[in-house]
Amino acid sequence: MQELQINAVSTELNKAIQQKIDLKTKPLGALGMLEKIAFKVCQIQQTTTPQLSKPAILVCAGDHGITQEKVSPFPQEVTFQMVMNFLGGGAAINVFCRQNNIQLLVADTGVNFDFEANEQLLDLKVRKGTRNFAVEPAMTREECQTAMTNGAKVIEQLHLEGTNIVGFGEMGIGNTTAATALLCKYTGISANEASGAGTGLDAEGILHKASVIDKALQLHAEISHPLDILATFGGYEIATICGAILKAAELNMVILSDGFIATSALIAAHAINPNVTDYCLFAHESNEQGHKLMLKHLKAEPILHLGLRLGEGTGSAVAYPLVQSAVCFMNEMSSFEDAGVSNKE
Ligand SMILES: O=C(O)c1ccc[n+]([C@@H]2O[C@H](COP(=O)([O-])O)[C@@H](O)[C@H]2O)c1
Ligand SMILES: Cc1cc2nc[nH]c2cc1C
Repeated sequence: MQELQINAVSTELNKAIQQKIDLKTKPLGALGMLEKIAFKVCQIQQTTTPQLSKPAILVCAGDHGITQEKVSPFPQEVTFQMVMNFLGGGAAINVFCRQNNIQLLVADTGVNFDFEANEQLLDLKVRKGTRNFAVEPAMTREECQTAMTNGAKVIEQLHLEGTNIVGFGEMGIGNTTAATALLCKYTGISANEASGAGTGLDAEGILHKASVIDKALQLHAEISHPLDILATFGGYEIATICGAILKAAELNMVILSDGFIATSALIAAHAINPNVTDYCLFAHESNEQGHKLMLKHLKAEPILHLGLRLGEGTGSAVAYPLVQSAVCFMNEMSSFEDAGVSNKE
């Protein structure tokens, strides 16, 4: 992937943005989190009159060699079966995108299945699944960079078409194990602390998953470059999302960060360029054990606490109307002066 120019967002308008929020007809801070969202969107767009245009969610699917270690209760074929479900319009993400008029893009980034050509499916396949990172690196550095570039290209196209807010979803049996290993390696948190149920492991299953991750961390202990960490423990869908996030930040788009796996891609992006989180809203806090730790690492405040643990970008899709509400109040709500309402003395 080419060198990126991701600037920290300018603080030049901060005062004007906050003043506009504070002069709306409400007690100071009374719109709570909506005020923080409005502030962030204004800051990203460098305006006091923010606009949301052509929202899109990119769902990336990929398979994982680590499933050979029995770290997921579901079989690998669920990945391609769920891609077919996305294409058929019947998955949760389809429903929420339709509900909220969000464009949904579905990409095969590395599914272990030969799909028939379908114009609804972006073919970004790098390989039919990663290698088993308990034995060897999941991806080569080149494969990882190819996936990142693929993600960046999708974002460039969306930006050309006028999208200025984007969310990311994923589908990949086994990918909570990859995301957990990334969390551990990038932050130093232990596998025991970071490992959770994924799609529904019991307590014994979680202990086994943690021990697989722990051994893999020891096997690859010498890896330290952020890109090598992503290649070693990540997945094609995670690398594609990581490249897409970096490009979206470069293009000053609002990024809706999602659940556990999508946030692992953000943690990788943040390790590559820490300015990237300046462009992020955090849609929700997932029920997956380690997500809280990820959000803490990124100093992030999630919009929703719904107990979701599905992935697919569902948190971003359901949080989007709240971002709309934030932008609407900023543009449409009267100030004390406009409405002739007395402000506090
Ligand atoms: O987004 C989340 O927070 C989340 C938490 C747990 C599981 N998932 C989804 O579950 C799948 C991976 O779970 P697993 O148990 O196979 O590692 C994958 O398709 C994810 O989209 C997603
Ligand atoms: C059925 C199913 C749907 C999913 N969507 C995202 N991850 C998933 C995992 C499973 C198992």
